[in-house]
Amino acid sequence: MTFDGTLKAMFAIASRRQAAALAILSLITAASEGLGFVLLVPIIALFAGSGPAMPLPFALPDMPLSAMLAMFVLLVAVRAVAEIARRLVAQDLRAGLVDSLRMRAVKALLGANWRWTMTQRRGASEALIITNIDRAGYAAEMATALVRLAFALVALVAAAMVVSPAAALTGGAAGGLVLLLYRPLTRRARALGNALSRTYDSLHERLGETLGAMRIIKSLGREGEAAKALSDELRGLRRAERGYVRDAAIGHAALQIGGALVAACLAWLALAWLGLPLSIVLPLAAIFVRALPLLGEAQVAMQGWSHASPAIEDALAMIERAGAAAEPEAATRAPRLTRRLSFESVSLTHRPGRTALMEVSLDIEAGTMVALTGRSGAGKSTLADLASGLIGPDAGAVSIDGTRLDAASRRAWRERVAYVQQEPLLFSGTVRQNLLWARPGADEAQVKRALEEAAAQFVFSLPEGIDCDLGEGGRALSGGERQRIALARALMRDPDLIVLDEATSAVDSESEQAIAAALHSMTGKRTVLAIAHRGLLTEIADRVVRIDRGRIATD
Ligand SMILES: Nc1ncnc2c1ncn2[C@@H]1O[C@H](COP(=O)(O)OP(=O)(O)OP(=O)(O)O)[C@@H](O)[C@H]1O
Repeated sequence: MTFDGTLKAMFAIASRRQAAALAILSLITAASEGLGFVLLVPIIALFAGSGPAMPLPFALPDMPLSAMLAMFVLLVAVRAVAEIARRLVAQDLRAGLVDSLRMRAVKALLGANWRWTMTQRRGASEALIITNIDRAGYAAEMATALVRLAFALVALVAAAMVVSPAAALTGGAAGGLVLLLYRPLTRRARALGNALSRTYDSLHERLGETLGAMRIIKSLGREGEAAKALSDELRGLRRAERGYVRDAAIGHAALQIGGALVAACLAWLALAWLGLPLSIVLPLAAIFVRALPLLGEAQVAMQGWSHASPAIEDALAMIERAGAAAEPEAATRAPRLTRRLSFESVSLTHRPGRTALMEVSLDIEAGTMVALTGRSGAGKSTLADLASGLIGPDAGAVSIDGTRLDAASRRAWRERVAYVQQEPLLFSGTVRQNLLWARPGADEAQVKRALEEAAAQFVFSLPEGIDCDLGEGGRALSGGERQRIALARALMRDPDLIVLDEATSAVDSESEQAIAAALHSMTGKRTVLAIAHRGLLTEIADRVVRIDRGRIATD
């Protein structure tokens, strides 16, 4: 995306009202300042006791000094008040942009189809949503600063034009030249900004991996290596940041030297060549002294924008990619499973050249329990994902009671499916909060019924019963207890189909028995599809289906 393109995209996301208010307030602050400088001419002329020697393009107001001074103070006050409002609007615009980008990114990720989601790197998504979008906020701040500075500089040049067109044109041209000379630096800042985005991605990825693998790291004694890997990432980050600071410092120094040169030329032009009187030279000098730091700020803002705006482009690109993979709206009515769930010659390939499922045909009677077995990589999870409507097949169809699922009905079907994975995922909070998360607004009786159905009655004897706080991720409980609460949460939706992905493979035998008994008692009421290599679930299942290299094994 080009500089203008990104700027336009940013203001397109920002509220129009805020962008217009920002422009108007920037104009007011700039114009009041410019007018203040012009007013200095008659004021200084009055002090000097004579009018300016050069004709001015405006008639000097015939006002007493007190009125002119009062007008000067009024202009400063208008500027000060407008500046307060401008800052607040700029802050709102920045916050609005960050929140809007973040929510668009989160919604786009949540709305994307599962197959696309599986191909995404978590670290990159995290880095984008947390860090890069904050950088987008900084870019917005720099852009609003650029708007303010552009207005202010134009107003100063306009004021200088009124005071002395020749000097203003020379000064303006010199200022423009200085900004032009900055272009290589802003291009470099942009490249550094892109590099910084990549570095944040990999830092997040590395950090996520390290925190998730603490147990393994400790047990293998790899703490030193894990710390070193992170430290290498940090070094890369600091290198990218340092490059930016170095360029900014060089830019600043160049501006100071360039400014001194321009000042010397202007002084020579005004005094030796044009022979301007003090009432002209002093306001011009004041304008110049004011313009120089503004140019400095413009340089910092340009560089900051170039450096941070790739974050906006990254965010917009990701939102677009996720948007292209968006699922359609769910069908208004979810299909009900009362007779059978069927796979009709279903094929699916995740990666070219490796077919996960090949023309699989299978009927699962409603109200029965089917155990899926097979070697690792055989295609069990893929079949379970198809059954739960998370993904659709490349060929063939999945149907519920004879009705084929399409993209819209698949999404609606998910409302009737509960999924329990191997590692129970509980949220911080109480048992009740965890269960209500699946079905907000459910009453106490429903919560208790789900806990009973999932053989999680042990909850009732916890110190505060269903209001017992589970701590982070339910750490206070054993794996088997956590799994039974996870099953109860799944049952809160009163599902037609329960999919268990090796849900009992890591729990103690008491919990396994309790869960198996719970599932068994659902016979006739709910359909259960359980991925299980061995153990009780395969024993109590009405039917065991073995998958072998993407096909149903016939033994
Ligand atoms: N997101 C994915 N991207 C690429 N390939 C995938 C993806 N998910 C699964 N596969 C591949 O599809 C095949 C079937 O995988 P699947 O996870 O369904 O097998 P599984 O029987 O559930 O294995 P496991 O018991 O190890 O979980 C495997 O070859 C696997 O590598």
